[in-house]
Amino acid sequence: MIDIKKVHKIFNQDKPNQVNAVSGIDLNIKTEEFLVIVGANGSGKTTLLDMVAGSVFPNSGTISIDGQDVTKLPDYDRSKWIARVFQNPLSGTASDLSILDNFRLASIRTRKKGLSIGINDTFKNQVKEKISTLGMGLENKIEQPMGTLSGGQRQALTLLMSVMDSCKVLLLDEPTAALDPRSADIVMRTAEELIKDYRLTSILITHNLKDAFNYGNRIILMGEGKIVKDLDAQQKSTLKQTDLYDWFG
Ligand SMILES: Nc1ncnc2c1ncn2[C@@H]1O[C@H](COP(=O)(O)OP(=O)(O)OP(=O)(O)O)[C@@H](O)[C@H]1O
Repeated sequence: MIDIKKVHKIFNQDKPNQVNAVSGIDLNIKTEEFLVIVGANGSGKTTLLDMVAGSVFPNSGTISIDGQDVTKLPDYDRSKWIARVFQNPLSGTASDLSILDNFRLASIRTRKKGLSIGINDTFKNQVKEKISTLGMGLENKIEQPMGTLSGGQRQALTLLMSVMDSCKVLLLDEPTAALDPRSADIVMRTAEELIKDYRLTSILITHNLKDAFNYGNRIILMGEGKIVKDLDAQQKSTLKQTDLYDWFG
């Protein structure tokens, strides 16, 4: 599904502050795989995700999605496949718009310009029904501006919105880092359910080793721009949470 071959990313090449952020990564992520990436600060996790998303281009190597070479395709041209949730809950939604308007925008994200989608009752009811699955009571607040909600509520809604269109890949870049434990739990459980329901191929970057242990069916450890460990579903299922702590010494 996502095929990364011999990918390198060098920032500030040939300058005194050159950084080899990703150094020759080969990674094949299968359809419906839920890959968890862990690693110390600066090990290249976000750079790798940025290259999958198309917001950063590799210096060399290739990336293909669904058999199509997307190495030089910018992020907006990959949005038909890829949805991304960031660490900052404010980055996924528009504060001044209502919940309903945010969902409307999300639903037309990958459609052609000029196609107008009205907020009719059918759409409104669909949105309410989806939101009610979060169990946060937000289905009764859909006319409220997004800016009035908590970080956890916004992040859960961002996740729901990200699967409103026909995306196949969900990228989660420390989606719970800014949240309290209870909200973080709701967001991660929501993510897992959506990944299963929509049969998404997913990548989660996290520093939370409990989440790394509980979620996903494959885990890699990155160190200095390389993959240091790679455990498949079977190996991950026999992993103990303490083993993960040992990875970080
Ligand atoms: N735009 C950039 N310009 C220069 N250097 C960068 C840039 N983006 C990342 N880097 C550097 O590349 C290296 C890898 O960074 P990256 O953000 O991918 O690591 P990470 O594993 O996601 O770290 P963290 O866990 O702290 O988020 C770091 O040394 C970082 O400083």
